Amino acid sequence: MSGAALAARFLFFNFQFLILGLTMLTFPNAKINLGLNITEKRPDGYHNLETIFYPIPIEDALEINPLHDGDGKYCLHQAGIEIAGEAENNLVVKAYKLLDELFDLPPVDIHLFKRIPSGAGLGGGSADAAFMLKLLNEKFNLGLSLDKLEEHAARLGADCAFFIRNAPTYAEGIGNIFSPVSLSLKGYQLWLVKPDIFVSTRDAFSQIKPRRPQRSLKETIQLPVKEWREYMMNDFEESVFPQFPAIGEIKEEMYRQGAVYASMSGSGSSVYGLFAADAVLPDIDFGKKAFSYKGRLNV
Ligand SMILES: C[C@@](CO)(OP(=O)(O)O)[C@H](O)COP(=O)(O)OP(=O)(O)OC[C@H]1O[C@@H](n2ccc(N)nc2=O)[C@H](O)[C@@H]1O
Ligand SMILES: Nc1ncnc2c1ncn2[C@@H]1O[C@H](COP(=O)(O)OP(=O)(O)O)[C@@H](O)[C@H]1O
Repeated sequence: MSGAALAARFLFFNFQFLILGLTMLTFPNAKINLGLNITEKRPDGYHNLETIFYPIPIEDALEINPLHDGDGKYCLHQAGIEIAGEAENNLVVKAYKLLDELFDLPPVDIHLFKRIPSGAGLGGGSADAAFMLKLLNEKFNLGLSLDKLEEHAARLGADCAFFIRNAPTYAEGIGNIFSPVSLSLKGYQLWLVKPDIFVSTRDAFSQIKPRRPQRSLKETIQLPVKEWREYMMNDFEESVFPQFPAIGEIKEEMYRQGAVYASMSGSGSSVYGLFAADAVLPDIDFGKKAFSYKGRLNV
């Protein structure tokens, strides 16, 4: 069965339950990084950085239902893109366990349909975890504020807390200290390609020579989008592109096709281009196993 057919079946299944009011369904979305400056290495081995997280409409589907069978506290069913590893290592389960320790939650049946590619710099796992916290908070009336949800999310991953408010955000520290940014790319077309290449975030960091940019990203982002190409960098590109030339070639292709701005997201391997609202995007084959998305930004 194709991915689209599987998704349709999955959603129809949920729709039936939604009508009956028995289930709770949510759609965790991905993010891209607009600029990424790695500014210094810290004594604990991590790196301080600055970046802007921006929500994009590539989504997973996540639902929870009451669990009646068996004596466990959760059961995880997965469909769509496969995620390696045991259920207990899945970030949605980690999110459930975190709140279960505090609130002794009822048992839940979890369905996760993955569309966001992993190891892509799109934060898909973190999005699932943050949306799970929000879903549990709502379903079981836990009364957690957004600040409190962010605090819990931060324990599950550096960028996880971003997905609680899920609005354009300037991040610094190790990527966990947030402030809002006034920025809207609504109407721009987004073309995102993730080639079949895995980039290890740890290795990517180990090859970076940290440096402070001449101008903070907070200022650069206020320039017109057409000027970003000259002033806004993702520092990982310098080490990742020579190692995986195919990733750099996707970025070049985006510019050849008329992108106003193009960049790798996070530590890769996905690359996105922002295109004018009326641009015509061609069909280009980036390899049989490449993931490709074309759509419009809605925030
Ligand atoms: C760099 C970003 C920017 O968005 O990359 P993407 O994950 O989006 O690609 C993220 O902050 C990544 O955060 P995350 O993916 O949670 O990284 P982690 O799993 O916590 O860290 C993986 C490894 O990267 C290194 N690491 C991570 C974050 C950081 N600020 N400094 C580091 O040096 C550490 O060696 C760590 O062991
Ligand atoms: N629900 C999940 N979705 C995706 N990845 C998950 C999930 N739970 C755990 N992981 C693990 O988290 C790692 C990072 O995935 P992800 O956040 O999607 O990528 P990235 O860090 O490139 O944005 C993966 O290697 C995967 O094994």
